[in-house]
Amino acid sequence: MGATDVLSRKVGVIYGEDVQKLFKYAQEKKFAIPAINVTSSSTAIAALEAARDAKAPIILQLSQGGAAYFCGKGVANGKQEASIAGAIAGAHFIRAVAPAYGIPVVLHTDHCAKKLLPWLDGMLDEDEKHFKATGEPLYSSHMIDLSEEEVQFNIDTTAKYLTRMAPMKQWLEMEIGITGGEEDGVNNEDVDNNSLYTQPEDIYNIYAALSKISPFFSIAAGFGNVHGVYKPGNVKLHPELLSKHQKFVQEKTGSKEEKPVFLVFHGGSGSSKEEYLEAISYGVVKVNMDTDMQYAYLTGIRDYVLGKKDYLTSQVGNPDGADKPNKKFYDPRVWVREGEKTMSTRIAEALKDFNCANQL
Ligand SMILES: O=C(CO)COP(=O)(O)O
Ligand SMILES: O=C[C@H](O)COP(=O)(O)O
Ligand SMILES: [Zn+2]
Ligand SMILES: [Zn+2]
Repeated sequence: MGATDVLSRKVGVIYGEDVQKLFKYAQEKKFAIPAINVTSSSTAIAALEAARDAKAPIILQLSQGGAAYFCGKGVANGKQEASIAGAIAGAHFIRAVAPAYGIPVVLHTDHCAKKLLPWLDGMLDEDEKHFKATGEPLYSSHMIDLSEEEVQFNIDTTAKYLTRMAPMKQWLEMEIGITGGEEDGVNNEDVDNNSLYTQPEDIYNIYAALSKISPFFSIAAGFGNVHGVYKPGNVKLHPELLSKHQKFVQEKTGSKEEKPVFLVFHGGSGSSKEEYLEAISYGVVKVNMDTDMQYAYLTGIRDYVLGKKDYLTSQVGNPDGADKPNKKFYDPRVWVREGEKTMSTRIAEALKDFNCANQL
């Protein structure tokens, strides 16, 4: 028995009930799926390859900045046009290649603060077009992040978006309680400590409002988590708060489910295996990993360039001879590939840490 036994589409980008079934299965088997921030075909491939080799499902996500990068840094983005085009291009690329990796993939977008809502609107227009043409949205899921706004505005606006997405059976992740550090270029490093820890009442109010609209939603609750990697000791996680949320919702709703809420762990980089597993035991089904992957991608390229320095300073001529061509050393398929390999290795570690390896 594995995750693919509960899925109707076992390979490629999944959506709708399949996403819900995958998350439910993950809760039951106590694992979480890594959500890897991808910004290019190369980083997407690193993630797909790691998941394929580990026989695991994977979530690929594009941030607003990552989507703009996918389109090209030289494209104007004043009205989110580059982020919309990049998100569409990235989705089509991932949809096209994912089946070749033989694993189920959840295709997702990350964060989206209030000022970036035109990005989400643009993507939803495309999801609806895709749904009309094929019966499924382009993206499996999106995130909306109004965690810096008033709670009621956050809930009401999130509910409005879920209402738009529900007919496509599209998943919506929302955030309550701020993730520290930086996201979408917004610096939350000095944010008041209390806003980093979500209260159970807020979780219940969100659950009550959203579950009336659609079952396809998850909550990124703050439990001290922070984007980025900092000096050891600077981040104090309290995963036990997540267990309080589950109990509170269970009591208030009289649900038979021990873990009625699908929870998301933001700022996964730099945490310990114990912290991941504790959070997973309270119903976290998705752990976001960006910063550690950025570093891992760099290390392969860095080590290659430093190690092959004498083969990379001119097109012709290296330690093997003054007339030797260096083409096979500076071909991007050689040195970019080294970054893919080290990023893939780091993802393999995450898949193991989250107990996600060998779950298909
Ligand atoms: O939460 C994240 C993306 O939304 C990733 O956080 P890290 O960069 O800390 O891994
Ligand atoms: O929110 C955090 C993710 O790491 C995305 O970061 P980004 O906005 O730099 O792409
Ligand atoms: Zn946030
Ligand atoms: Zn995040």
